[in-house]
Amino acid sequence: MQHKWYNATEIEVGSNSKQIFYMETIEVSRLSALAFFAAGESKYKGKRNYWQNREKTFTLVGLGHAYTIENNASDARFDLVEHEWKKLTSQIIEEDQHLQPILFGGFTFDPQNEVSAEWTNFPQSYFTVATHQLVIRNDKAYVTINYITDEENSATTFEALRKERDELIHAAQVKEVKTYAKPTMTSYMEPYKQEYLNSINKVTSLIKANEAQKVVIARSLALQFKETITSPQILSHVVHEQPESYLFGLEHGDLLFYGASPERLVKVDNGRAYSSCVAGSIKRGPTAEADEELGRTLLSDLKNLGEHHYVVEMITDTFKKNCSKVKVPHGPKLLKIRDIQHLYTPVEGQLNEDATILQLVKHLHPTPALGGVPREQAMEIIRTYEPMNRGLYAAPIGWLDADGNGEFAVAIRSAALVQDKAYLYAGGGIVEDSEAQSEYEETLVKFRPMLRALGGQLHE
Ligand SMILES: C=C(O[C@H]1C=CC=C(C(=O)O)[C@@H]1O)C(=O)O
Ligand SMILES: [Mg+2]
Repeated sequence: MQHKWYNATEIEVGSNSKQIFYMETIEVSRLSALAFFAAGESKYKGKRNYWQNREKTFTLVGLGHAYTIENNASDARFDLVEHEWKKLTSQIIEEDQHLQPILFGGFTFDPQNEVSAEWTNFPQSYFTVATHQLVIRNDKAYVTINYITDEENSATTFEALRKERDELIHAAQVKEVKTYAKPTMTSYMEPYKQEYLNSINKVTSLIKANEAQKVVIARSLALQFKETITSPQILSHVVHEQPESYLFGLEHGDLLFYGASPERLVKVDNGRAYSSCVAGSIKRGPTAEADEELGRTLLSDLKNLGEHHYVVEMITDTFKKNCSKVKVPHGPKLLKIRDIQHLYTPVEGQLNEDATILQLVKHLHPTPALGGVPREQAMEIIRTYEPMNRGLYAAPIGWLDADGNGEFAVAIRSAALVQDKAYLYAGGGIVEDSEAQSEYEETLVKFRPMLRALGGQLHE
């Protein structure tokens, strides 16, 4: 017998409008999350999302938008999202933990950046509850319909959504399980390459003059393809090629933002909070021995230890303000992923009564692994010397539920896909003794995962 949970609650949305929040969850036999995402291609393209944690113990796919929380506020955006989410979820009578709407989305890197380009029209906070929500947790798969309406004939519409759900599951189990070809690239551009190299020299001199201690400077690649690339096509390659990272995809109209990040911003699980300091990098070696040697070099390299130290200091401070019993190991370990090794220090603590995951996101973002030290000076330097808009690159992306649990990654090793064009982003932490050429080479290594997924040449 198929397990099924159902709930309908009258709620108030916005000011005074009475609506009904219908929810139904069924347990399904385990299916490919990617195939479920692909099954939404004709009906829900532009309104889908994909998420997997690093351990692959939690997968979330959303098709369609049952509820959207977005705003263009600057500093207030975190509080606004939190307030609206709390208002919505506090009204739902939770009959069972299987009836849990999940909010998925992200906050842009810097609401004060005014360069538009590929990020035109993208809200500074963009979160949605999916109409069809797939959750795979502890080897069990659940599909939830979320439907909020004030329609008279809502029962008929809900019945139609049930049919649609069954078709989506069927398609995911049977039709959409396929392999995708790599796209054909027709041009590879490094916009503002010289400006980027100059900016590293400029920023190191600003640091020497004590204007800041550390600033993360990024750049982009602009790629053109022969044909339009679909979201399932690119995600399938990323998912298969970068299994050791957070995997994410978020559609907004014509744009798909996707990536494979090694870096957790924050996770909250039952009142316990976790973050990770990931900063300081070196390439992988061609042999196990060479790789180990590079790892040892990284662990004792003063420039990289410097980059790392600022991050540990800031995340630890933020945790001490929001948590008790904060635990931080003494020195960094190595975090090895396919193309690169990083210095890595995990931080954890017991969340204070009044602290929440979104409050932690607000205080942590941007950590010095993405912004710099001091934060405001670094942000001003980034606005002045980076001729692009990061959009969601290096920004918090993730999910939360009504109980306060959730997880956000830092959206690095990422790209924006707009039909037949892709924009890849990568940066690095600039400190006093950074050198332009080696920072440039570090970004080439960091571009690799997204470039490989797109079938690109690894220009080196
Ligand atoms: C900003 C990026 O990486 C950050 C995370 C890990 C290591 C970093 C570094 O060594 O510079 C960066 O701080 C990026 O990948 O675009
Ligand atoms: Mg670096």
